[in-house]
Amino acid sequence: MGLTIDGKFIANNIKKDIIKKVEYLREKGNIPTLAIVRLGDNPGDISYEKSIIKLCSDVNIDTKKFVFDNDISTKELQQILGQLNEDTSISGILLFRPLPEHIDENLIRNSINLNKDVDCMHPLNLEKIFEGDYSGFTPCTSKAALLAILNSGIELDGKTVAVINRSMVVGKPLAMMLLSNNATVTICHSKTHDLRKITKSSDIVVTALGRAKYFNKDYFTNESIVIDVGVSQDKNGKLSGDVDFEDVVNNVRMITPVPGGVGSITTCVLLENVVKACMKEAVLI
Ligand SMILES: Nc1nc(=O)c2c([nH]1)NC[C@@H]1CN(c3ccc(C(=O)N[C@@H](CCC(=O)O)C(=O)O)cc3)C=[N+]21
Repeated sequence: MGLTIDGKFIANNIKKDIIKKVEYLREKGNIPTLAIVRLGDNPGDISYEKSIIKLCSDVNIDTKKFVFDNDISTKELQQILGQLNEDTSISGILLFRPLPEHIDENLIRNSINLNKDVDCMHPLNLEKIFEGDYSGFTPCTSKAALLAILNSGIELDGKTVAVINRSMVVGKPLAMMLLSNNATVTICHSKTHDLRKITKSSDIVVTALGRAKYFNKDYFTNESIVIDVGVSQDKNGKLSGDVDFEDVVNNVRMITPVPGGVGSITTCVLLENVVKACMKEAVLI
């Protein structure tokens, strides 16, 4: 019987710490505030947004939400980010990704104020992660996947990890963070040959494919540790991960569920970053 890694439990521990810090900040007259910028109505974004707003209200962080059509231009989006950068009432900015195809992602990534970059999208902030310097902001989803592994009770040192995602939002930063923790990492993607051979021979598999229930038990062994970062809708419109949980749970060593797994931790990591941004702004750290 496989063990379920309880993301909510891990998230709750982080949450307690956030609550204390927010109280401290508010006592000193600082109001941690997150600006959320969403383009269109992607289900993954909406699911994340719901979790963020709920958690912010639980921990007493303010939110300001900005929603635009998918066809907004790069220039308009840059102007909006420019205003949020200037707005001293805003501690951190989260822009949901991936962005629509026509947007110049590189220009946008460079437009965010380095000190408000709570999802670590600016190349200069991201570079620190690649250097192994974790003193700044951390990419939330990658950090959450790492925390799920570190809290599962297994020793990461020397383990083999297959990361199924090569994006700058999840896969690449995660691979660097795993390396810093002495794991041996294989990054897999759509052109990878014989993915099953790789997943079956890895101690840990982290997947962020975005295809509901894509992986069944044939991809794993009884010893596998499966971290499911996928968030999509199954054919019934229900939130689902990349892994067919029911099929897999009793045939692996450990697995994170969706919902209640990595997603809940991601939201906490984001708010940790908002608190950090607010502390820095108030020169309290
Ligand atoms: N710049 C950027 N950074 C991201 O990290 C990012 C993004 N854009 N775009 C969308 C995806 C998706 N994502 C989720 C995070 C948490 C939950 C989450 O908390 N889900 C709850 C369930 C919520 C529900 O029931 O709807 C859970 O898994 O328990 C979901 C989705 C972050 N992403």
